[in-house]
Amino acid sequence: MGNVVGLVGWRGMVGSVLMDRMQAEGDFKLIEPVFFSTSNAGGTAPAQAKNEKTLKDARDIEALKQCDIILTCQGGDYTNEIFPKLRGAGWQGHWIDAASALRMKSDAVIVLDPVNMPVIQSALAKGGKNWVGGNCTVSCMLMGVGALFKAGLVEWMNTQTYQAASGGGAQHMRELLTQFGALHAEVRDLLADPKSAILEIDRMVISKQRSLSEKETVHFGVPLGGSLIPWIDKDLGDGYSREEWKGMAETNKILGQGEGFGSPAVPVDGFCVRVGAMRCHSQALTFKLKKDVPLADVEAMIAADNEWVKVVPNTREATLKDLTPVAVTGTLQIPVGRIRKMNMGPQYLGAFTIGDQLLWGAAEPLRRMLRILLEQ
Ligand SMILES: NC(=O)C1=CN([C@@H]2O[C@H](COP(=O)(O)OP(=O)(O)OC[C@H]3O[C@@H](n4cnc5c(N)ncnc54)[C@H](OP(=O)(O)O)[C@@H]3O)[C@@H](O)[C@H]2O)C=CC1
Ligand SMILES: N[C@@H](CC(=O)OP(=O)(O)O)C(=O)O
Repeated sequence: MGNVVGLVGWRGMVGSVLMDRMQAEGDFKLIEPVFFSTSNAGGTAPAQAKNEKTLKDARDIEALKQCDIILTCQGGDYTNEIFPKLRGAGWQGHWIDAASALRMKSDAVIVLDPVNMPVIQSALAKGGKNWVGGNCTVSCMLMGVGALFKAGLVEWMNTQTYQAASGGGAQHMRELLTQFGALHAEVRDLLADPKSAILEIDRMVISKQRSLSEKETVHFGVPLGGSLIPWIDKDLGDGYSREEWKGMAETNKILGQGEGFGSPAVPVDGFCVRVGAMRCHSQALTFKLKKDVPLADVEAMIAADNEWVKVVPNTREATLKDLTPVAVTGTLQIPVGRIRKMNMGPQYLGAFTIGDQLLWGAAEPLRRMLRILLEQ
């Protein structure tokens, strides 16, 4: 396997996190990087460039064809436009992609190697060449509680998500902060006076939220600062959002079960909610297990699954310290806490987990897939 790696989308939010991780792990020492751009072909490539110091046009099929591997964080529109042309032009290289466009194609594997290395290996052995990162919420969830699925213990899982603004992209993070700023500015004087009436502050805040301009809500459509939005991604027209649909479809595909794998899918369902967190997706999980497993065994299985998962004791103190987006942002740790049996019966298990969706939810599985290919 050659080591010429075309990097597309490297300056976006996911791409920048990926570049940092590749730098930290020494990946650039192993590859001959070629940097592409959709907007600045001919410009100067970033410092990691070796022989090729200028940016190539990310729509130039002949230039892309020179790469052994292409790693893109550019987005689904780019994938839909370029990938079929490139394959149509006879390119046989490996395509690694952050976007959802190709995820459910039968010849694409959703990569999350600490969870599904056997699925990746089996596809590699069969000549697989299309590798796609999973939905951020699904990947972070499986990094946390994948052990229960791998052990065949899960009859079904319900998930209620609390997804950060960053899942929508850089502009969404900016919009959230701008909204918080506008709300604070509205009541700054009253806040500074400890004797002011809280209901007056509340009235002014809701009035401001309801009158935010179109410009201040252009990305989320409605205020998110001081509110929440129980809908993420497209409306599928059957009562589900596309983000909710991904929960069951992608979880099972990652695990190599369900449609196309000749084994039953595990039902996964729930609601996906955008909250005013900056970064990190959180989720409350309810499992029906196939049998009553002692809590200590459940915790031990989860803790032993991979080196990043961390069981947080189900106490107030530990939860406040380790189980918040603020604690997890920028780290590869996947804390799983609030683990307890539920009132519905001994087979019902509750848990709460958080992951940095730009790391395990996006960049890290792609970076690791690149290493798997290079080390073949
Ligand atoms: N955000 C997330 O949490 C997750 C995102 N993904 C997927 O990753 C893909 C990329 O997402 P994301 O990184 O959020 O997208 P961004 O919008 O941050 O970046 C995408 C591209 O926009 C172009 N761009 C235009 N203006 C700027 C600017 N000012 N700064 C940086 N880039 C700019 C760049 O292309 P160019 O250099 O060619 O101009 C860049 O590669 C999407 O398909 C998304 O679905 C997957 C999992 C999680
Ligand atoms: N949809 C996710 C982010 C994302 O990009 O997901 P996907 O890779 O499945 O399109 C969110 O908004 O939080």
